[in-house]
Formats: sequence, C-alpha cells, structure tokens
Amino acid sequence: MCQSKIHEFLQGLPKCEHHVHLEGCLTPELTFQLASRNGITLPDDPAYASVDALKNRFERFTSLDDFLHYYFESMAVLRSEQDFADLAWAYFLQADADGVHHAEVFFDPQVHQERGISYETVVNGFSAGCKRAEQELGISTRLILCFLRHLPVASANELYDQFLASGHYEAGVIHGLGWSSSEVGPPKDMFRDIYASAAAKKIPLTAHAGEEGDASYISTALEVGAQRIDHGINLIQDPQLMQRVAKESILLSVCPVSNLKLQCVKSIAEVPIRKFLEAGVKFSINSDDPAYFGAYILGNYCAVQEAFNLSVLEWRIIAENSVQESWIPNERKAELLAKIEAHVKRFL
Ligand code: HPA
Ligand SMILES: [Zn+2]
Repeated sequence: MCQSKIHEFLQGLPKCEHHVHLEGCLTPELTFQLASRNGITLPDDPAYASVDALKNRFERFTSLDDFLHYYFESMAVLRSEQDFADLAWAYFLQADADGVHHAEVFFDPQVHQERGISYETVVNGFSAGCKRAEQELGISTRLILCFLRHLPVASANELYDQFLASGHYEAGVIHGLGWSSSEVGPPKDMFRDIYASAAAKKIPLTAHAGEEGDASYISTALEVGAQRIDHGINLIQDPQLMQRVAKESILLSVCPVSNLKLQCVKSIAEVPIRKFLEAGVKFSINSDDPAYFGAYILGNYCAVQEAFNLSVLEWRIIAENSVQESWIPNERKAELLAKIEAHVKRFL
C-alpha cells in the first residue's frame, strides 16, 4: 500500500486509547493561556520564558523524571473545574480527529490536592469533559485515578479513602485505578494494600511498570493485583513472564513515541512491537502525554508503521485486541469490532 493510502487506513482505523494522562495534554499554548486566565506566574526557569522556549525544552527530555519535573510544574496553571474540563475537551477533540472511539484516561488528584485544589474540583472538571465527549463526539470514556509513586504512601491512602467515600466508582464517574510517576526508586509494591482492598471490590486495576524499570516491576504489579500493564516494554527481558502475559490476555498499553522521547529506547524500531505480535502478547498503542511528546495517538500509529511496516491484518489484530481488552460492556465491544471490520474490508 502506498504511503498516503496507509495513512488514510490508519487515520480511519477505529481506535481505543488506554494510556493518556489528561494532565499530559496540557500544551505549552494552553499552559500560557491558563496562566494568564488565572493570574499565575510561571516558574522562574528559562524553559518557561515563552511558548516556543517550553516547546524547545520538550524536545530534549533526558529521562522519565526529567519529563515529570515539567509535567508536575505546569499543572499549577489548572485551578477551576472549567480549567480541568477545558483540558479534557482539548484532548477529546484531538482524539476524535485521530479516530478514537473509546478512551480510558488517567488523572493525578494528589498533585492538585497538594497545591490546594480539592478532589471534587478535579473530578468534576475532568468528568464534565468526559461527559461532553460522550454526548458531542460519541466517544465512550473511562476515568482512571492514578496514585503517584514519588509521594508517600500515606498520601495515596488518604486519596483512596476519599475516593471510596465519594461513591464515584459505584456512580460510574471513576472506573478504575492506576499508578504512575517515578518508576525506579520507590518500593515496587508500595500500593499493595490499596490494590488488595480495591481488588476485593472488583475495581479494575492497572499499573505503570516496565517503562524504565526491569521486568520484575511488571511481575510485582501483577502480583499485587494489576490486570493491565501501562508501558510494559521491558517484558521482553523475561520470556516466561511474557508467556504468562500472553496466556492470560493481560493488555500492555504501549506508548512508542513516549518511550523514544524519554530515552527508554534509541529508536521506535527498538519497541518490541513485532516480538509482542509474534508471542501473542496483546497490546494497544497510545500517546501517554501527547502535549509533551509531540504525537497524539495517530502519530504513534504512524511511527509504528514507519518502523515496522505492519500489514492491514496485523493492524486489525492490534485494533481488535484494543477493543477486546477495553473496560467496556460487550455490546459496546461488538459495536466497535463491527466498525473495525467494515473499515478493514475497504483496504483488503
Ligand atoms: O510515562 C509515564 N510514566 C510514569 N508516570 C507518568 N505520568 C505521566 N506520564 C508518565
Ligand atoms: Zn503514562
């Protein structure tokens, strides 16, 4: 297939996104707009001198923690429910343009709470953005609350109690829990108690693991109850674990451009896409923090295509697995699988 045809195929291929941080959709432009709207002085760092200076800084992250520094600092511009709703809406508009039909999106209440923004403000704003995407764009959505590994466990425990007391899970406002932030350093199983409690309540659980950390971070995440692994590229270090992940249909939410930008790989070709396909490991392809890494989901699909030259049928497997392992009812899965089938048929 010629380049323009494959781009048309990838653009129209019905997609599910499972790994995007709503705060990671805060572009330099929106950062400056919200800073001005809220009368906030941006950090005294040359990176924040202008929109272009910030964009330039985002071109040279040296590690996950180097990125996280800017990710957490920029969030200070988010203050009102409307700010959070606007940020989510900005993501959903781009996702819609990229052919996303279902999106499971992360957010980080702890950092907002630490700077005096209430849990309710954050959840109400983000869930308003999700509701608008469902109504106006027909995208089904799932909000996933993330616990942060660089903060004390006591802070996560407090948030977990607040989450339980809010009734947000039962009300379908928040659909699952995850963990993220610095990988190597804090104890691998720091959220063991929270995950045991949440698993007993049948709350869907995922975890960032195997991005900078080795495969043992993945096995620990699974041991404490994660049903999905975010990133997980270092699974290839452990063939036995890889077999188990394939056998148990544990989805990896892989983020190729993020891996490149955070120097976890030297090129997209190093992301084990073909090895996962060959081993029957299910994965989806995702954007992670698109405002920081310069690629939304379609950019990630195209980067994978350029590196691996996958066939239409291989893309069909990826798209179908993305639907099958989404946290949605079977009727919605059937609807999305039919859309994929119709689209694929046009290109075979
Ligand atoms: O890629 C990531 N890894 C860990 N934490 C994060 N928070 C936003 N993006 C990431
Ligand atoms: Zn992530």
